[in-house]
Amino acid sequence: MSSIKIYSPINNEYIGEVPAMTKEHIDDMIKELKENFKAFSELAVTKRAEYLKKVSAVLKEHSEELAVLMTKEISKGYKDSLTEVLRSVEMIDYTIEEGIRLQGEMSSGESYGVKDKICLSIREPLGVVLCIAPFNYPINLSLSKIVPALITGNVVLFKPPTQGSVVCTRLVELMNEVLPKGVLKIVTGRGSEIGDYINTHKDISFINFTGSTKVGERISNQAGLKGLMMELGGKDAAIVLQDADLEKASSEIVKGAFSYSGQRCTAIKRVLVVESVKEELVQLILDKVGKIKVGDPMDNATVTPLIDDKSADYVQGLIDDAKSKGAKVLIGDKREKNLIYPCVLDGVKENMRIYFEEPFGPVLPIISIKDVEEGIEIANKSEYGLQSSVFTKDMKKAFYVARKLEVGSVHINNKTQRGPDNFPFLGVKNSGLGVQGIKYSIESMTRLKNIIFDI
Ligand SMILES: NC(=O)C1=CN([C@@H]2O[C@H](COP(=O)(O)OP(=O)(O)OC[C@H]3O[C@@H](n4cnc5c(N)ncnc54)[C@H](OP(=O)(O)O)[C@@H]3O)[C@@H](O)[C@H]2O)C=CC1
Ligand SMILES: O=C(O)[C@H](O)COP(=O)(O)O
Repeated sequence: MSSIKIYSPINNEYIGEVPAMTKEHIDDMIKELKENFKAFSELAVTKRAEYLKKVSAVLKEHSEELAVLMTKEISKGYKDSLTEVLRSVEMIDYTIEEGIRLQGEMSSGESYGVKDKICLSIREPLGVVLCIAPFNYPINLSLSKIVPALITGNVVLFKPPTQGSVVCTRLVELMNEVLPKGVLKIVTGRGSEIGDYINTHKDISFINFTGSTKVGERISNQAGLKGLMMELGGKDAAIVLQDADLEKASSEIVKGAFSYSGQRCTAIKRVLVVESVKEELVQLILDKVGKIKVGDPMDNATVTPLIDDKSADYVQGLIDDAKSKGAKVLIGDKREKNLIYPCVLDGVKENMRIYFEEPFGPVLPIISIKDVEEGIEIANKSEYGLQSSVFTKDMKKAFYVARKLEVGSVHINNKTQRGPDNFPFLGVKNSGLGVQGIKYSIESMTRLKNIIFDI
């Protein structure tokens, strides 16, 4: 079998290699998963919980090893990588509890005027679930799919991001030390080469995907009657109103926009600020951006080399386009290979690509608004609808804005973010389909089975 060599985005160091799997390997893995589904799904949930408790323990024990590998492979600050692993361990523990608590429902015919019928609806697993994760959270966004699938008795085919496949292979190796044989399989290889085959495989029942809108749409078009959960791109806006606590707003905006170099679907990707407080807010933002640690993720830098040169070229292209159309660079516009320094652009207008496009990099456009209504209008003028932030001391106004925004979640006086992992997490428009979050993921990857009694 041929293999794919993985190099570090930090310094091109060789990290390892993974098999470029073929259709035959995929068929064999899915066959084995299918064969093991019956026995695994028939275990008591408490038994599956015991296995997953061992998974949680083994990952905790290897958290530092996984964090170092992740740091090198995807260029995420070491502390953030470690936090990601430990956050995932916590998430596993909570998922086990939610899985155990999952109960059926009872409907009485009496409420509908049919006295002699009751319906018992129990939850059943779906079968082989395909979990596809992106590069930016290779541990967390993989486990937040795999674990809710397993606790309810599904079996899992896991497709990791190619840049991230070394750490994910180690993750699965550790998990399979303690899980029953043949309930979790990893398929490595380029998504562009093997993706279509796995997406359309007749024995896949459900696809749980996080990644770009482009790939998500392709999968949706191929899925036919398979169940789908999609977490896709975003263009999250921070709307700052006249009465906002500007110190707090600037601090949340800078953290929201630049952590992991802006390579987060929930990163703040535009600031919409009321003209009267713009100058003060921008100055506070610049003070903080000037202090961001840039460079080596092993030294815990926040802004680090981007995942590859292509991504850096894309981000630079957005900066260049905005400059050529009159935007002003307030800080940044400095690049060393795939390391893009944090950049803030002022005077961003609708004719500039960055007004609408998702950079997935450390660049923050500032857009002036005359009032709250214009803020809502611009925020909604996007193909995306993941999250938004609103900064104001007036809770009534915050509620009003939150109701008007076409997004999955609105954060009041806080940065956009996914966690805590038990919250429902969803996008509208081109940002997604279905709802993630521990309880919601469990529900999505099970179906109701009705048993109706005539009494
Ligand atoms: N809303 C959310 O929760 C999140 C959204 N994102 C979005 O993801 C993007 C960045 O992540 P990135 O990893 O580059 O996203 P991609 O969409 O490029 O890749 C995501 C995953 O899909 C795989 N893939 C690629 N092509 C196919 C295919 N035809 N069929 C099946 N799988 C395929 C990739 O594998 P391979 O690596 O081999 O190409 C990878 O595992 C951004 O747009 C970002 O907004 C990211 C994180 C969270
Ligand atoms: O992939 C992403 O960007 C995540 O889903 C966002 O997670 P975070 O808000 O916890 O960074």
